[in-house]
Amino acid sequence: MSAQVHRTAIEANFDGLVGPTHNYAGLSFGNVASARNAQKTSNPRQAARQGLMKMRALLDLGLAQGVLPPQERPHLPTLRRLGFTGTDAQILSKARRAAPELLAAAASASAMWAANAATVSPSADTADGRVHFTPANLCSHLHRAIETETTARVLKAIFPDPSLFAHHAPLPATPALGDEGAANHTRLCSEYGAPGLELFVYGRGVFQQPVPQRFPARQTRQACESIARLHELSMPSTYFAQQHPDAIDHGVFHNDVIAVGNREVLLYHEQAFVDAQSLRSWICTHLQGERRPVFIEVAADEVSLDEAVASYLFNSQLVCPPAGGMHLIVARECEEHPRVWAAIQRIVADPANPIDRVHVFDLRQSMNNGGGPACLRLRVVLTDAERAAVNPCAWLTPERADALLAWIDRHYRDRLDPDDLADPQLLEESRTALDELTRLLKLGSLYDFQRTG
Ligand SMILES: N=C(N)NCCC[C@H](NC(=O)CCC(=O)O)C(=O)O
Repeated sequence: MSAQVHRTAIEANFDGLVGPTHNYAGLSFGNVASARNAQKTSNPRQAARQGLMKMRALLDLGLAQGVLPPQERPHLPTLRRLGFTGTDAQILSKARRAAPELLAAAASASAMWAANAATVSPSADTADGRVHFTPANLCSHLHRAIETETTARVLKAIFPDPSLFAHHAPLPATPALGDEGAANHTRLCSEYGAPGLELFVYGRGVFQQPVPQRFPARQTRQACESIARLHELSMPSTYFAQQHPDAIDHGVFHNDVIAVGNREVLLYHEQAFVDAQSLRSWICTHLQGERRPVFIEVAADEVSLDEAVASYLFNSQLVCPPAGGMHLIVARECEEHPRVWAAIQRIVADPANPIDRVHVFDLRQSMNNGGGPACLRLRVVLTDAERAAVNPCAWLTPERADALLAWIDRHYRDRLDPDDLADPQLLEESRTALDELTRLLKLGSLYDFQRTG
């Protein structure tokens, strides 16, 4: 790769469009928002609108913004695979009676949290000069594990050219290789297009101590190391850090709930990592290029772990709009927690870091399931040539955003209770909506229900 190509790389965000079955089923043990809001009434229309508003705002900032389609839910092939038989309506009704938790898993709109879709390594970091993708196996939860196959299909459709994009199979779906994708992966660099440092964060290793006591650690060190090998990363530029078990026990089920990196900046909580000092020294020694690393460590007495989890301060996005500066994209909950808001004001005012603006978004519907601004997006660094090779159907444009908004309003319900998941009418509505979406975004026959007739 030439230096010129490196200079022109951008970081694009691909956000998951919230699906029509967005609901609160309390499926994620260790995710305190999911548990707290279990069985409450959701508003899928508002959820999808809120996510789209964020995408639209980032587009308006001049950033490259993509959109990942929702998955087909309730997923009847999963229920059939679990032994439920009959017509679609019979399957839904039998699942509701015999195993409502399986129905809820098959109906979750969790693919919206695109940060868990895959781990992505930019071409500047990989030995073969291609962008590498490994879809996450998400094997810690059934409702998330069933996303992987379609996610892999979607990513291949969006990034099709094999001379530019390498797609790996998900890691074997077994606890020893639990992988939750980019939510546990951060890249630091001087320029997006220059070789960067890839930082993988795991919650447990097979022989690693200490481990969380209360909540599960979803990502393993072995999974991180396998992905680094698959992506042909240079080992001197790759680091594996252990997430602090106390953080996991406070509800930090992914590292992106307690740390966010962008370009040369690492914003993190004091209790994010087992050994932040070693990580910092390693970054200082290894980051190449003109920019020096900028660490913004937020102390526990400024923002506690509980406040971090309640506000999702560290699940903010850090973005570099083309007009300059670095902006922090935060959830409204940050504004509602005075100490968190004060910390943000301090960070934005501090000339020692490049963050100069904050944008607040209402993402309450997703937040109530533990998904903040950064959960909703998958970052992909792209050179000009790679960007030109992306399937145009994936890019958001102002016209497409308008069309999607109208599509949401046409098809989505404004209230949904977990009991409604067995309603055959909901299945029908979702299929009608997704069928229309594939035409609107020119996606072809993406969904199982379109393929099997
Ligand atoms: N941090 C990132 N990157 N993503 C957030 C994912 C939230 C998701 N919540 C859920 O799956 C809750 C679904 C429910 O309970 O209905 C999860 O726990 O995996």
